[in-house]
Formats: sequence, C-alpha cells, structure tokens
Amino acid sequence: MYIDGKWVKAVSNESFPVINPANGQQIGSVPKGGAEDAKLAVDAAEKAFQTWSKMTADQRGHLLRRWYETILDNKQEIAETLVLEQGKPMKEALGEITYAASFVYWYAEEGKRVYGETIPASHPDKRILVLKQPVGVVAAITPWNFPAAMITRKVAPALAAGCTVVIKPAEQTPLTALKLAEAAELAGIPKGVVNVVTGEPAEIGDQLLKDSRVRKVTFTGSTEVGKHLMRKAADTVKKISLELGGHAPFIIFADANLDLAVQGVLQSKFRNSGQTCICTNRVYVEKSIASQFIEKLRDASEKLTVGYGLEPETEIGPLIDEDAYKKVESHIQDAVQKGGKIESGGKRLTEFEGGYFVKPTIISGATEDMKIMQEETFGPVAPVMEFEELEEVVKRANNTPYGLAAYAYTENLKTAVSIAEQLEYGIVGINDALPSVVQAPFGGFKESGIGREGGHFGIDEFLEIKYVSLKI
Ligand SMILES: NC(=O)c1ccc[n+]([C@@H]2O[C@H](COP(=O)([O-])OP(=O)(O)OC[C@H]3O[C@@H](n4cnc5c(N)ncnc54)[C@H](O)[C@@H]3O)[C@@H](O)[C@H]2O)c1
Ligand SMILES: O=C[C@H](O)CS(=O)(=O)O
Repeated sequence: MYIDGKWVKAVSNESFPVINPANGQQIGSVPKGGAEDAKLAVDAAEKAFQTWSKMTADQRGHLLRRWYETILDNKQEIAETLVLEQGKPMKEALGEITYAASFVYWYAEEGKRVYGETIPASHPDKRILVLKQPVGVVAAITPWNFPAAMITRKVAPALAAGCTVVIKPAEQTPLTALKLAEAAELAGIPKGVVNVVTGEPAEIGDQLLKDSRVRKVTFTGSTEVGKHLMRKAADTVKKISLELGGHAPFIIFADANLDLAVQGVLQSKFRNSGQTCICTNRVYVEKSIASQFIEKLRDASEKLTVGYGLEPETEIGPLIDEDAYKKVESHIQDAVQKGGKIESGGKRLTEFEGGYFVKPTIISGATEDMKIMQEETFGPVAPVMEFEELEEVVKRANNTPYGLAAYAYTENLKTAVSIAEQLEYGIVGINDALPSVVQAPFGGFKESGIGREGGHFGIDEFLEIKYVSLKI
C-alpha cells in the first residue's frame, strides 16, 4: 500500500493474492489492509490537505502534468500489469492507459479555470463574492474493469480542485492502482496527497465512510454497492458521486448504415469481453432488416479472436472470475429456455485452462421476460429483439431501472434527434458506439448513478461553493 508517501505493509501484516483471470495463476500479492490502515491513510490525506489545498492551481497543475508524463513514460509496464490482473487484450489496455492519462492532462489545466462569481448586492454597502473551494479529503472506491481509468477519472479532478485522496481499488486489480501511485511519486506529488489502501473492501469502506474527515465519496461499481455506500454516506452527510451499473439498449433503424451498425455492436458489446458499464446489453433491430442484420452480426462476431491478453492478435479476453462466468452462463441458459436461438457462440471455451473465456454470443428471438433483457450481463452476449415503431422501441428501451448509456443508428436526422431526446440515459451514442472522451460529462440517470465525471462537470464534484457577503 502507499500511505503518506511510504510503501507499507498492512497493520495486520497480512497479504492477499492477485490472480491472473486468464489462467487462475497467482501473479503477485498485496497487503490486506483494513480499518486501521484506512484510518492512517485519512490521517495522511488530512495532513497533506493543509498544504496541497493552499497551493496555486498552477502549482498543482504543473505536478499533475508531470504525473501525466510519468504515466505515459511507464505506459507499457502499466499496461502489461493491467493485462495480467484484469485480462483485457493488450491493445485495449494500452488504450485504457492513454484514456486514463488524458484525465490527468485535462485536469492539470481545468484546475486553473475554477472561476468564482460576483453577484450584484441589494444593498449599496454590500458586495457578494462567490468562491469555489476544495471539499477536502476524498475517498475513491474503484472497480476492476478499468483499473487505471476509473482511478484517474476521479483522482485527477480531485487533486486539481485542491483535494487529497484515499483510493480503495478493487481487490481483483490492485497492482495497476499501485503503479499509478508509483507514477505519482515519481512525478513529485507530495506525500499524503495520493494514498492507496488495498484489502478488505467492507472493512476499509466502513472506516472511510464513518470518518467525518472524509468529506466526499466517489464510487464506481455496481448499483448494489453504490446504494450501500449512499446509505453509509448519510451518517456524516458526505458529498457523493456514483458511477454505477448500466443496461444499454442498441437500437438499429431500417435506414441505418447496416455495416456501421454491425461494427458498432461489435465495439459496444465485446469491448473488454462485454465487461464495461456502457456495453450494449440489448439489441433492438427494426423488423424489416432483422434477418439481414443478424446474419451480418453473426458472421462478424465469429471472426473475433479469443485468447490471452498479451498475445497481439487477441480481441476477446477472459471474464474476471467464476462468478462472472456463472452469471453469463445463467443469462444464456435462461434465454434459450425462453425460446431464444443461439446464432453463434453460447459456450465456454474450455481450451483455456484455469480461465473463464466465453465465445462471443449472439442470441436471436429474445423476449423482454428474459434475465438478459433485465439484468446487467457484463459478458460477451448480445440478445437481439425486433421492433416496428420508434415510439414502441423508446418505451421498451426506457423500461429499466438503469440509465447510463444508449445507442441508436439511423441516417435520418429527425429520427436521431427525436430518439436522443426521448431516451432516459446520461450518455446517448447516435451512430457512435464509443462515446467516452475526457471532455464529456460521463454519468447516468436513475439507478446508474449520481454526478458526472469528465470535462468541467467533473471538477465541480470536488468543490464546495461559498459566498461572502461583504459589508463596506
Ligand atoms: N458507471 C460507470 O462509470 C462504471 C464504470 C465501471 C464499472 N461500473 C459498474 O461496476 C460493476 C462492476 O465492477 P465491480 O464488480 O468492481 O463492482 P463492485 O461494486 O463489486 O465493486 C466496486 C468497488 O467497490 C468495492 N466494494 C465492494 N463492496 C464494498 C463495500 N461493502 N464497501 C466498500 N467498498 C466495497 C470493491 O472492492 C471495488 O473496489 C458493474 O455493475 C459495472 O456496470 C460502472
Ligand atoms: O466501464 C466503465 C467505463 O467508464 C467505460 S469507458 O471506458 O469509460 O467507456
């Protein structure tokens, strides 16, 4: 763990293994931190906040820019670590590191644009000044599917705003988090500004959530855990940002460019083996082109190369663990039992010993009562349903507690605008299956989250607004 600028063991002196999901082999071990370690990290962050928050935005920006550079200087090593503990293909891992670094680069500058206001007073002898100030110590709890980007998407704006951070990375992918901390240390970010505590999620989380010195919780993960943390945060009225689960509909109209739509489904469905929060979970295709679409999608998905992440030709890696596989398997079995047809894939590839690899799977004849049409699959399975009218498909697409990302492919401008405005989702891709960029506000409606990450929206999450009434 990295606490107060020191590389330390857990107070318990215990550690836990880090497993390669491609073969089940142990690739390392990290300290098994708990409540006491979390308290020590908050101690360090609180102490560092006193100086870090008083630096100028230029000074913080300069150090963030150096962090950006040290991340990219070590890109290959960090990417290899990420592949070994998360499983994604190397090309995706390199892409993630670039994406992760882009948040550090962007917020190195954005911190200099935290503007206040003056407001015309109602009394001639008063002046009203609006200030924006850093919220304080931040707890950042992050998932395993993007072990680098989900950290910098939080930590970069937090540091730029003048906050200090305690990071609790996912127990499946702690090594990447520690590599980012190494890069921060190399960049000269002062001790205590960035802290990483690895170990028992619930014990560490409970400690961070009950400590009144932690003024902000920023969480990315499942909706279930997000709700739990939201309840805990209430005890000390912490500010909270939640980036939670998704269940993206992918809607294809008859006037769409079909080849682009097929490419879009491949990109949105099978990136990270379907383990992204904005992955397509449901495909709706207009009835008149359904059979042609399914044939094209089946042929294209069967060309995807499944393999080990470090092998350059690999496009589809393993699922993170057995539980993830069991969920995917249950969604496939349930769909078939309810009348779905396996057009391609549908099974675990047993030639990869010790890893849970599932062949990209297309299911036609899906129905709304299937588990896969209601629960987040988080795996490489695409159920396809037909629709006939825009109003009908909008109603079906919105019929979910989730509201993170949605996609629609059409060449008709009126259809594009109409559906973009009616979809109840925080992110809508129109003919675009890869919408995520640093400058855009990433986040969800409904049970997909609270708050936004990215762009100028992302730094507001780490600022308090104060007004000064000046009587002269
Ligand atoms: N909206 C987004 O930006 C976004 C991005 C990535 C992943 N996700 C979602 O995350 C989920 C997959 O990630 P996951 O399996 O890591 O999610 P998860 O909720 O199981 O774990 C996320 C983090 O929370 C921690 N955690 C678990 N229980 C905790 C507790 N009781 N107290 C404190 N911390 C606890 C975990 O250790 C991990 O660090 C999916 O639902 C996916 O959609 C959302
Ligand atoms: O899984 C969650 C990530 O936010 C996906 S993305 O890389 O930001 O598109």
